[in-house]
Amino acid sequence: MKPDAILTGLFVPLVTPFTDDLRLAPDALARLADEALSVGGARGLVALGTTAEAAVLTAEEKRAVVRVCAAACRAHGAPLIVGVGTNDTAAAITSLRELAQSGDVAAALVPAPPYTRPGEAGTLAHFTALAEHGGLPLVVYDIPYRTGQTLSTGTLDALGHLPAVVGVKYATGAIDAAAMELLGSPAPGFAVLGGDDAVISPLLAAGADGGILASANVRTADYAELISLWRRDAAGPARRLGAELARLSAALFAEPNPTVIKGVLHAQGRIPSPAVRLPLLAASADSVRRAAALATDRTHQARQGAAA
Ligand SMILES: O=C(O)C1=N[C@H](C(=O)O)C[C@H](O)C1
Repeated sequence: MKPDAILTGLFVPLVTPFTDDLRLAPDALARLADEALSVGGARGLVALGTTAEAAVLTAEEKRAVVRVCAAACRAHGAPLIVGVGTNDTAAAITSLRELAQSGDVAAALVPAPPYTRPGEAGTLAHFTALAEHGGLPLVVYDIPYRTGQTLSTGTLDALGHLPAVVGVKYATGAIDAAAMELLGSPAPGFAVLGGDDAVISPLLAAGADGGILASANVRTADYAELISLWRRDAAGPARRLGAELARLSAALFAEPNPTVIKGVLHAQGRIPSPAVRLPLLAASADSVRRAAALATDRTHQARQGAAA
């Protein structure tokens, strides 16, 4: 039996705010987490995703980030997903067990083992071990342009039939025959969440259950509305909002994620600094300006229009 279906709607993979001298800024993170769930109407949060610069956080910082996000999720009765990305199966199991012990984590977001490229059988064996020994529901993160490992529809289907695997974050960069096959007959209790921001609207149109979208750090309410529109079959307004948000996503991803997003959040006064840790470099002022010009939520646009 799969755990209850929690994976519909918008999940925001929060950035990790830093100070100008690159220290963690937990108060700013707490504000972002609260806003995403209250004003933004997100279904849940993702801590320690790619967008969180998880690769450059210390173990202690990771625990702090999870604590802050878990507190917000508890306060709003929202599910928390936590990223666990490693190509070391045993280390992943240890991390999953630690997270499971806290009782605060609804699921872990786990990529196909990055860099090692173990092949599809190795990837399946990796997830089977995590499912059997990790003690947490798993969301498979299918993102071959980052991991170097492609997954066929057959492998995704096999993963979807593992009892602990509750969904996939689908970020293959394409909505093609494989995507349509996946969406056409997902395994029971297996949610498909979009993870390519620029094409989230067509993926939702084709039946995805929701999305884990870095762009939703900005204009959270509009991304939540986009998902809701498609789920209500309101194709006309969904198409228009989807096209508008695709322009925003293109601008936010003009430089490596999350550099532009942090620049925009800083320009909006929502985080204390646009700072990112090496090997990322802060986004150019030009990219931030272009994205910031598209970053105002529709409700704010309407209010500004009425006041003018
Ligand atoms: O952190 C995430 O989760 C996401 N990361 C992706 C990336 O940086 O490749 C983008 C996606 O929107 C969510």
